[in-house]
Formats: sequence, structure tokens, C-alpha cells
Amino acid sequence: MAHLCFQVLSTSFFTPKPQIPVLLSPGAACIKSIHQYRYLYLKAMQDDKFSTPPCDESKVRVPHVLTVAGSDSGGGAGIQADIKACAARGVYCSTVITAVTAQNTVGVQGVNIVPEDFVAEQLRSVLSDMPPNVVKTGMLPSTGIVKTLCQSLKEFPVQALVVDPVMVSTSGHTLAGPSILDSFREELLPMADIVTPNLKEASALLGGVPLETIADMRSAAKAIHDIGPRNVLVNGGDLPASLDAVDVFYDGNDFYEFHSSRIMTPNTHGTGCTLASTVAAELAKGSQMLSAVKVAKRYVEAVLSYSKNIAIGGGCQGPMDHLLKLKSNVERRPFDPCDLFLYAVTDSRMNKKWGRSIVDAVKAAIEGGASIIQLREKEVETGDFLEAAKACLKICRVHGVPLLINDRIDVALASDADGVHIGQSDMPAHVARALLGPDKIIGVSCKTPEHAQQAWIDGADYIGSGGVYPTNTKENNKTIGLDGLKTVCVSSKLPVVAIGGIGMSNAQAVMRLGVPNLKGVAVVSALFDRECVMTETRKLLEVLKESTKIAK
Ligand SMILES: Nc1ncnc2c1ncn2[C@@H]1O[C@H](COP(=O)(O)OP(=O)(O)O)[C@@H](O)[C@H]1O
Ligand SMILES: Cc1ncc(COP(=O)(O)O)c(N)n1
Ligand SMILES: [Mg+2]
Repeated sequence: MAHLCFQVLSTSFFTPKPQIPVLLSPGAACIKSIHQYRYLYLKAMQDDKFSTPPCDESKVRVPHVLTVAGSDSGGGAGIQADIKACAARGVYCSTVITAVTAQNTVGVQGVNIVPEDFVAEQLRSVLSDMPPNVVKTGMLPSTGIVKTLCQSLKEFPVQALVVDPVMVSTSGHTLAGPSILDSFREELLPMADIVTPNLKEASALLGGVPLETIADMRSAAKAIHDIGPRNVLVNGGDLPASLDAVDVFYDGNDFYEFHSSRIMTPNTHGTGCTLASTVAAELAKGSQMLSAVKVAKRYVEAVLSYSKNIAIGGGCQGPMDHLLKLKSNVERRPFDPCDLFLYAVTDSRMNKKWGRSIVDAVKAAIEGGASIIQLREKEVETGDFLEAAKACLKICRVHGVPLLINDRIDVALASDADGVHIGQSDMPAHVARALLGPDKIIGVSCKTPEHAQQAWIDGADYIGSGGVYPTNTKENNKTIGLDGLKTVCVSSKLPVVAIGGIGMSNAQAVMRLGVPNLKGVAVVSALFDRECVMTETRKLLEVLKESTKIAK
């Protein structure tokens, strides 16, 4: 049974310090865990671990989102989704409640709209005392409430306004009637930094035009942008017959398509709220808009993926579990760019030449200090490749070294490898991301800044850039040199590993390029076309360590 996670509110023996969600299990255990928490908390106080900094200039500013939305009694959408999403992203969330809804996994049974003068009072209480970085709006059920909000925002301006134009929930229930459309179009949207309609809401904002394809979504995004918001993100969760879950972003100049795997689950209640509040949270942390949207997209995909089988409620639309990071026992740690430091890429011809198995080659490279392994086998049969991948994965898992598969998504999926590295002529990264899901590592070979930008938009984790020097391990590979490598690194939003003809003689020159996101070198012959892989790896590792030391 999935634990329900409650925020422990401040009571006599809790003072409002970092409120840590306490997983409560029913009955006596619950009391026990609260007392345990109380004991630990007071002990930490005595140990001065959580002591409040003195009330002076050493105040700690916390990114802060104010959500102006409806309460969802089922806990999966609205205010509740916003609070949990912000908490998961490390952002403080204050709340102004516009409506109290009676809803659950079956649908919406009732809506009680909060009088607009009380919405105004809640707004004043928050905005006058704890000005947020960002305001995010959800359900705004009356034109009076929209007007009140717009007035308050003029009186208390904020860094960004995120509008989720909630009209119809994922479960198809009306949460704000057509009368609200004019005040959205005339008052709220022109103030918005981003508006995030789902397909039904985008259609309603445009007078009911049918939206059934990605092309329709692009034209809708442009038409909604003309109403006034600086950015538009049309959500494609309900895109008919779409393998991916595609969202279309438009900033007034360019379109971006954000793809993710479509998670096959009934637990999609609150996805739109969660996406919008995560965008708000990332903006509050200082991200640029495009980055905020990308993070939010990946977060929603991760939460859906984690929550896909949880069973809360008997209806056809269950909630998600936003706080997965607090509980997920996924042994795979998230991708760490430092893993790119000494990147060993295998080559079956070299293993054959030196009479060693791929498993021995991988073992030796890891023992020599390789920080990540890529199995690049161009001649091996699929069955043999899969068996080799499984055998190598066992070794890599023991040493905590990520194992990536070159190009072959099928082998990566079948072996549960940590990810893939794909070239420009291989499967597009966004398709790989849709197939592999949010937790796998995806690297993309990039020769140009345009390649690097597309890899970032497609959801890659890193890029491999080269060939830096001429190499014989890849036919007709255009060499980009150190200058070309620097150009790509400077433009890339992702961490970079240099590749192509790199070895003992030139690794230092590469690492001394002086670009912070160049995290390491990928090598093939320098390790595997040698008699002793472990020795060669160790020597190269020393050269790399030396160069980063000098570079500091
Ligand atoms: N089954 C799914 N798998 C992956 N992503 C999904 C799924 N359903 C919705 N999403 C994503 O959730 C976000 C909200 O989209 P949508 O569900 O259409 O909005 P709303 O919840 O307002 O109806 C979007 O990023 C969308 O792509
Ligand atoms: C109070 C409230 N606000 C918003 C939604 C939209 O939910 P979804 O994000 O699934 O469209 C909801 N169901 N209830
Ligand atoms: Mg949804």
C-alpha cells in the first residue's frame, strides 16, 4: 500500500523550521514516528544542527512561488500538486485558495468558489509580507477573481507570472466556465510570462478550433502568443494517438518540441498543474524560461514513470507521487558530469587483435581508473552484443561505473544498461529519450553548436564532441581540432566529453582548453590498442589529473 505523505504542520513541539514530510503509517506506528522525529529534532537543536541563524543580515533567502489556485480534496492536483512539486524542487510555496473542490480519482463532485474579497485578503496577506519570486495561477473560477488577481499583481509586481489556464481537468471536468475566457484573454494572459494550456484549454482560448496534430499545436501556440503572453507551452498529454508526450513551446520567435516517453498509466491527475508549478519553481531558482520548461518536462516524466503503478483511489484517474526522490530506492544514481573524466570506448577489432574478451577489456579499463564505459561494437551479432553488455554491466555495477551502449537502443533496453551514446545519423535523441525514459543517460555526438543545441532540447545528458584529432577508429570522420571543440563547448548547455585521436601526447592540451563544461576525454586506441589496458588507463588518468590540477 502506498504510504500517504503528509506535511507535518507546526504544533507545540515543532517550530516552523525545515518542514520535513513525515511518512505516516496508520495507527500506533504513526505516533511512534512523530515522537522519534520530535526526539531527533530536539536533539539536533541541542547539537545546534538546525539552530535558527540570529535575526540579522545572515538571513537565508529561499526561492518562493505563490500559487493562486483551487484546492483538490484528492490531493493530486491544484494547490496540493503545486506545494508538492515546489517542495520536490527545493522551493518554498505559499498559497491563495480560489476554490475548494470535492474531487477524487473518479472526477469532480463539487466546487465551492471562495468569495473574491477573501481571495483579495489572502493575496494581500502573502504579497505584503512575503513577496514571492514567481506567481503561478491554476483554477481561477470567476472573472471577479481574475480581476482581483490582476489588480494585486499590479500593486505587488513579481519577477514572473506563470498562468496555467485551468478550465478543463485531465479528467475532462469543467473547472472554469467559458465566461472566464474573456478575462483570461483581455487581462491575465497579456501579463503572463508563460501560459501552459492543455489541448482543450488551448482550443477554448482560440474559440474552439480542433487541435489534433503537432502542427495544430504549433499554430495554436502562435495564435495564443498573439493574445499577449511572452511564451506559450501547449501541452500534448491528450494528443490523440501519439507515441510520445509532446509539448510545443513558442517564445515569439522559435518553436521547440519537448518530447518524452508516453507513460502508460492511469495516474495522470495533476500533470498540468505539476508542469506549470515546476516551471514556476525553476524560474524562482533563477533559470531561464527554456531551461525551466525542459526541467519541468523531465520532472513530470520522472514522476509519472515512478507513479505509474501506485494505487490510490478506485477511479480511472489516479494522482502522481511528486515526492518520489524522498522514497525512490532506484539504485541508479543520477548522471554526474564528472563521470565523463576518463571515458573508455571499447573496440572489438582491437580486442580481437590483442586476444582479449570485451569483458576483460572493460574490467581492465575500470581497474585502471576509467570513470565511464561505452560498448561500441560495430561487427558483433546482436545476441552476442547483448550477452556481452549484460556481462559488462555486472562489472560496472559493482564498481559504480556507468555503462553506455553505442547506438543500439534495443541492446541498452534489453540489458538495462545505464544509457546510450548516439551519433548524428543514429536514432534522434528525442526518440531515444521517449524509449528510454527519464532516468537513462543519453549522450550525443556533436560537431557544431547547432548539434549541441538540438541535443539539449532533445533531453540529452551530455555531448561528445570531435574528432578533435585524426583517428582511425572511425571512417571519414571530419576532424574539428581544438578550435572546433572550443566553439562547441562554449555554445553547449550540456557537459562535453572530447573524442577523436586523444591519448597520452595530447590529452593535456585538450583538458587545458579552459572551458568549464569540458569534463573529460573519450579514448579508444589509447587504451584498447595496447598490450596492457590497465596500465595504459592508469597512465592516462595521471596525465588527466595533472592537467586539471595545472589548469586550476
Ligand atoms: N501519459 C503521459 N506520459 C508522459 N507525459 C504525460 C502524460 N500525460 C501528460 N503528460 C505530460 O504532462 C504535462 C501536462 O500535460 P496535460 O496532461 O496535457 O495537461 P493537463 O494535465 O492540464 O491536462 C505535459 O508535459 C504532458 O506532455
Ligand atoms: C483544483 C484543481 N485545479 C486544477 C486541476 C487540473 O488538474 P490537471 O492538472 O490534471 O488538469 C484540478 N483537477 N483541480
Ligand atoms: Mg493532465
